[in-house]
Amino acid sequence: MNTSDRLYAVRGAVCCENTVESIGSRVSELYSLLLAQNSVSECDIVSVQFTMTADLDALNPATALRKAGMASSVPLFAAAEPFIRGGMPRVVRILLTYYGSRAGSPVYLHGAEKLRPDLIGASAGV
Ligand SMILES: C=C(O[C@@H]1C=C(C(=O)O)C=C[C@H]1O)C(=O)O
Repeated sequence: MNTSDRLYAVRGAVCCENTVESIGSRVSELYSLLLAQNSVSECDIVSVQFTMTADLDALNPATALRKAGMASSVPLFAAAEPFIRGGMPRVVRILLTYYGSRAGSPVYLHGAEKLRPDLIGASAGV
């Protein structure tokens, strides 16, 4: 971390099947890409918050990361996404808060891109 760094937050989301394998691999993929794409190191992360839709109950996303050997000293927090009629099913969402030198680029994967069509082509700040 440099002295000029400031606090940023960046979003991500991924669609999963309701299995241990699917949630495990998709959450790991999303977290890894968010870090890689935004040049964020785990030591610069303040916290990672997840929500899950109620139709995903096979694996906690925080557990998924730890099982994959990631985020071992990052504070993680998981909560239920509010149920909204007509909302996209089987989505894990991430809010990553970190210190860095620039606003992050959001990552939406495996169908979750449809949640934010306005972000296609956008590079930073959400
Ligand atoms: C559209 C999304 O789903 C919902 C809407 C959000 C928004 O409008 O910013 C953020 C989180 C979700 O509760 C998303 O995850 O991006």
